[in-house]
Amino acid sequence: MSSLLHVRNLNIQSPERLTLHDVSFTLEAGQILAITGESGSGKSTLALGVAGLLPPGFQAHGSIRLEETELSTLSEQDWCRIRGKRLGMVFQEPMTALNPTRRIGTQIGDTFRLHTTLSRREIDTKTRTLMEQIGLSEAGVSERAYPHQLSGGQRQRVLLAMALACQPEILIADEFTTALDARTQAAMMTLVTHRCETQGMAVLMISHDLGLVRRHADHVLVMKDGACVEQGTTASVFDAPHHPYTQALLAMSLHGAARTPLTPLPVFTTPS
Ligand SMILES: Nc1ncnc2c1ncn2[C@@H]1O[C@H](COP(=O)(O)OP(=O)(O)OP(=O)(O)O)[C@@H](O)[C@H]1O
Repeated sequence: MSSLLHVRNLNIQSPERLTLHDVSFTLEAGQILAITGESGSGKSTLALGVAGLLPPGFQAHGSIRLEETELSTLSEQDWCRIRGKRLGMVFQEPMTALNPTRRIGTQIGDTFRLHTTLSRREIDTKTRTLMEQIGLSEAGVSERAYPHQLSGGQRQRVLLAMALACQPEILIADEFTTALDARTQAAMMTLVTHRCETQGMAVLMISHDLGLVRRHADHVLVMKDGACVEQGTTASVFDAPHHPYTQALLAMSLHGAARTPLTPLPVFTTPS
């Protein structure tokens, strides 16, 4: 396997405080790396930092390298060539991410128009294929539909289609299946894992759903208070967690599965 993404000593400063502390990890081709941790631990900030989409007033320091390209110093113009083409992204908010005034087929096609020199006919064919792959054709959804005519899960599938359109080397997926029913979630994960296996796409999967993480991730990085407390293969982190915070997180998840009341996570200090 070849290394695709190297994140080294990434620190992110929000207007108020240091939100991400010294996070480092590597993502290999074909690998699914899950970033997990409780709400507010900095998972989305990490995803936005890697995608160069931090909110105004946030500043990132450290190195984010996509193969030989250092992303942290890219101009916005260069970023636009990478996002959508080499780096696909799908986030949690399907309604705000789609343009409500444009048909979904047009919006999927826009990704090809922006990043490829395909003809109109080729774009139409590829859009139809993607609609089939994400299960929207089967569900009777037309390419001519507008976002408001789709369910939340269907809109999320459109976003996944747009993220996968140009066969990105890396998919950043932030809680993208969280609001979906189990069947739709499984269908979307099947599509993603198929791309990993057949095309070597790597995935940075942000999720607090430990069941999903265990089923699909190869590696796991556990975050607490903006820092990584533990990372390793999924088997090692789940079967023999080292950090007390990971142990507590996993124990809580098991309690959740047993439908017993949750107790608050104990406070752990982050190792310096
Ligand atoms: N736009 C913002 N302005 C200021 N602070 C922010 C902003 N977005 C996030 N934060 C802060 O950064 C910290 C990390 O938030 P982040 O959204 O990355 O956590 P998370 O682990 O993704 O949480 P969740 O699972 O709830 O989405 C939190 O303390 C949050 O309040």
